[in-house]
Amino acid sequence: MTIELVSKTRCFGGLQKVYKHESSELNCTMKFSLYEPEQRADTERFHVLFYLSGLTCTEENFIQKSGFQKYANEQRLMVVGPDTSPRGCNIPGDRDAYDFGEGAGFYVDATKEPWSKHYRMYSYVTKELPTLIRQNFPFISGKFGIFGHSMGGHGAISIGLRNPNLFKSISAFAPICNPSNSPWGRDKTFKFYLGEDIQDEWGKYDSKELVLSYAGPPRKILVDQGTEDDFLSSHLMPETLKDAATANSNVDVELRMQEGYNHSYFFIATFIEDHLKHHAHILNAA
Ligand SMILES: N[C@@H](CCC(=O)N[C@@H](CSC=O)C(=O)NCC(=O)O)C(=O)O
Repeated sequence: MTIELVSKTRCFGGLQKVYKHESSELNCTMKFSLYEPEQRADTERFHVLFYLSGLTCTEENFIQKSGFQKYANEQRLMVVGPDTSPRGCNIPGDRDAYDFGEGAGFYVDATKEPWSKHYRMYSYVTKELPTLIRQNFPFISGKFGIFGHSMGGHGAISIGLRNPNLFKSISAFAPICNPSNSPWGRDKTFKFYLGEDIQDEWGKYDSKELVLSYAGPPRKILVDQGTEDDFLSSHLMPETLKDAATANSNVDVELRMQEGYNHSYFFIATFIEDHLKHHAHILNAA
């Protein structure tokens, strides 16, 4: 797989890079960001953490607004941030709303036309991107970590739980915990990308349902949620995730309700250090 460097900027000792490549899963050109900590020895290799962004984001929002680079360098973590959907595919309706189509891939593999040829973010994040990172970067062989915000928090929890052999650590900021019952999933992305087969198709991507049914090795998921988040009760519903974890001793959800914080990157920047430490702790454990 060929990747092309788009930009390279020194930041907290390491390098914040952006790459582009032709994606075979998504059938379009995709960009992703990659932060490489300062190399302290020629042979140094790093654990890799995937960050999945929310609705309307590209690969740029997180690298410009969260301030994660300082902590990634301290924790010796390489951090990869894909774009949130295929781009430039010119599917009718893919640019009409902030929460559907471009910028709203929702980390699923669409099964319905006209979306199914391009909207395959689940396979992009679980197959194509890990392969590309393994082939091109100084990665410590083993498992990845995964985290994200809002739509990306839903992606991180659902992908992390479904792929325990690929992703060892999981955390989220303000995740959409029960997308089958959130307007963003129920009335838009799940409905049109996946169709009406709610039982079989929607459940595969619903974090609350996946926590309930999870039967793999024990997981500890860190979740931060602002109390002043406008989407909290209508779209995010973190209590559903907590209740599901109470019913399954294999999944420990540490839900931290953060007083006065909203849904923005100011909230993410405030707690980003804790998330990188959470991942470094789990990825470095034997
Ligand atoms: N109505 C807003 C909604 C967009 C929004 O809040 N996007 C969030 C993620 S929401 C869930 O996935 C985001 O991360 N925005 C990017 C940012 O840099 O803040 C709108 O104005 O579009």
